[in-house]
Formats: sequence, C-alpha cells, structure tokens
Amino acid sequence: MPLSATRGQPLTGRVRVPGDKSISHRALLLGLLARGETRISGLLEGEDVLATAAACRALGAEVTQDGPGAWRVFGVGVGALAEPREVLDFGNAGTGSRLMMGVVAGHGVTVTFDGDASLRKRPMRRVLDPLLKMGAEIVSESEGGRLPLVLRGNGDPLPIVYETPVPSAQVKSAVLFAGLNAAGRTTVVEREATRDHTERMLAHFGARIFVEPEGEHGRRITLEGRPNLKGREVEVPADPSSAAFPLVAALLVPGSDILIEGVMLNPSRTGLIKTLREMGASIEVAETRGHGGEEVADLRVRASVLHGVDVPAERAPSMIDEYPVLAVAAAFAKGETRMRGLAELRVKESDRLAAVTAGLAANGVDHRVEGDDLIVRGGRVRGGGTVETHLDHRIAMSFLCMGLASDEPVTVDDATMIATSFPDFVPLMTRLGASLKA
Ligand SMILES: O=C(O)C1=C[C@@H](OP(=O)(O)O)[C@@H](O)[C@H](O)C1
Ligand SMILES: C=C(OP(=O)(O)O)C(=O)O
Repeated sequence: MPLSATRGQPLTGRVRVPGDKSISHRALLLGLLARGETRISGLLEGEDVLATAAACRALGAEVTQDGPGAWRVFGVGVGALAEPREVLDFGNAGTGSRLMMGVVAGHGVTVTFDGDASLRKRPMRRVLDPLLKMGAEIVSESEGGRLPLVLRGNGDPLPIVYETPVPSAQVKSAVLFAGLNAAGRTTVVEREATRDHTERMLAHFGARIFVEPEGEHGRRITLEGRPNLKGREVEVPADPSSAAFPLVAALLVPGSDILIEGVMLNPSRTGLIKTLREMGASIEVAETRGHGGEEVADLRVRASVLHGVDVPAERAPSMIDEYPVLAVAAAFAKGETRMRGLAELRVKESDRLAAVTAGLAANGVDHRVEGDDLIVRGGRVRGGGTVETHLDHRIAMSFLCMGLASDEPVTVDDATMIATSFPDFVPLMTRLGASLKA
C-alpha cells in the first residue's frame, strides 16, 4: 500500500498520540506474571502489542478488552505458565518477542517463536546468550540465532550477573524477566542506561528491585527472584516515539502551531526533544504532571528555522527509534547535522541506516555515512522520490513527514507497517492538516 505526502497548509490543532509501545508490551507481560487482575488503560492497540496480548493468552492468561485502550489481564503468577500449543507469532515486534523469550526462559515450558520477514532477520543471540547462561536451552533455531526458534525454558533458572554487550533495554528486560523465577538475585549491568520501563513496572507490581549508578552513564540493576507479583492498575502514557512524527512535521511545515497532549517525558526517552531544541526548535513543555508513574506534559510545537548540530553517541539510547525522523529534520536544517554512534540502527525492523540513506538519496538530500555516524547537509529538500520502507513503520512515517515540507511530494512504497505502532497515524496527521494520499 503506497502512500504519498504533499506540501500544503500549516499544521494546526490539538492531538493525542497512542499509548507507549514499550510500556504496553510490559503491562501485558507483567499482567501475565502477576496473580489476579491487572487493569490497563491507554494500551496501544497496534499490531505489535496485540501479538504480545495473544502470546500472553497462549501462556495461560485471560486477556480481555473492555473498550478502546481498556484491557484486563488475569495473570497466572511467576512460575505458573502454561505450555502453549501453538507457535507464538510476534509479527514485526522485536520487543514482544525478546521480552517474552526472557519470560519463557525462566519457566519449564517449550515455546516456538516466530515473526514476519523483518523479525526473522533480526539477531536474537543478544537475548539468548544470557538466557542460556540462566539454564534455558535452544531446541532449534534458524541460521545465526534467528526466528523461527524453539526455546526450552528452565523452571529453576540460575540467578546471574550479566553485563549487556550492547545498550539494549530489550536484552536487559529479558534477563530480568527470566530472573523473576530464579531463587536469588539477578543483576544486569549496563554501561549506558537504556529505557527503564521494566524496572519501574516490576517495582509497581511488587518486586524488590534496586538500581544504582554504574560508571559515567550506566546502571546496575538487581532484582530479587520469586516475588509475589499482584495484579495492578496500569495507565499507559502517550508514546514519545509516536509523538515524534507530528512534532517534527509541525517544525518543518511553515506556519504550523500544534499541541500534542500528555506526552511521556521519561528522561530515558527524551533525546529527540533535547536535540531538536539544540537545533532551534520551538517546543514548549506545559502542564507537566504525573501519569501512571511517569511524567507527562503537553508539547506546543511551532514551525521553526532549524540549524545543524552534533548529536553525541551517548545520547543514542534515549532517542534510538527517533533517528530516522531526526534525519528528516536534519534534511531541512541549515548546515550539517552529525548523528554519532548509530550501529544499533542496523538491526531494527530494517537496517535503518541503509533505509534512511536510501530515502535521503531518493529525495536529493546531501548526506554521508562515516563509520557509525550519519552526516546530513540540510537546507531545501527537493523530494519527489519513492522510499522503500522494508517493513519498517518508522521509515514510512519519517519520510511521509519529509513530503509534507519538500518541494515535490514524497511517496513511501508501503505504509501497512504503520499499524504496528501508530494505527491512527494517517487520520491524526490529516486532522492536523497534512495531505496524505494513497
Ligand atoms: O525495550 C523496549 O521497549 C525497546 C528497546 C529498544 O530496542 P533495543 O533494546 O534493541 O535497543 C527500542 O529500539 C525498541 O523500539 C523498544
Ligand atoms: C525498534 C522498534 O521496535 P521493536 O524492536 O519492538 O520491533 C521500534 O519500534 O522502532
């Protein structure tokens, strides 16, 4: 399903983007692992999260939808998962599949994991390596530790101390979830702090978890095994990674002035806002308040003249999914933007470094890659190109934002994957005044 974006009127109005994807996956998983009822409001009903809901059902939870975003999970408790009869198909979702591998690894069940063509290409060894140390076994796997694979968990996993080799909240979370059923303390050390939603939610559900600083940018997280998790209420705040699209579009389309309501501002997720402000973006943060254990605020965004900046590598974990849309912003910024340390972009839903550079090239944007750095020379954007999305929602949405401000329209070859994380992207952007057409 191709989709094109055309330059038009300024974007105006007030919108609310859907619930945070990372928190939505975790709310369902903790619901499964807690005893009793977990009530979730604001759940992201994107395909990635719905796949996790189906997997939780297959492992024994009762998962029901009461209304839009309102879900209930009757969990089985740590140690009591049922062995699923069917293959767990996680579709496009790295987070759902990898976090669930952690859950399964700490239980005496054997589970087949699969996903779409994109997920089948993504590396799973980074998660499997620590899980094997904890006593899980790989019954079968595809080449290079990829899906489809069969994982046999261990009902008495070993508590380990694990230093993550790459900054990854998914790896950290998988180890902590496996450690839930271990008799003892599981510790994860990360040299660069990544999003901390798992830690916050484990504490919310009643686990004992301790977080200490480690080195200059890292953390040491220790979880006491075999907690008695109890069902809780979870309010999912609006996803800053989804807010990034209307936000950048409003900065780029002259005359725009929009308000994005209640966006989560967890510091482990706000690298994009910080960077855009350094570039000269007008982003006002108002009505800061608490919501579901997170800070949220309304963001007023006005069209701005941007200039290039140097984005340090240590900021990457706090904006890892936002580089495609930052590259689009950089294409319109005066001068050079250097984004450092983007190696992890190569193993997302697509090779995002390759997909972004191909999209920039197709639309006449001057850029180069040096090692793991992407350098974009911005200014006026010609547009007129067709961008291959490679089953990647963020590539699709980022380049549609480009087309809203470029001289010629920008087309993405396939917009279907947008439904994985932001099902109402097109109607929401259209309400703001964007011209998006099939
Ligand atoms: O834990 C999470 O919810 C996520 C962690 C990040 O992946 P990595 O752990 O691979 O960095 C991020 O890219 C992904 O969209 C969501
Ligand atoms: C990388 C992403 O998600 P996941 O790893 O869950 O597929 C993303 O949403 O940008």
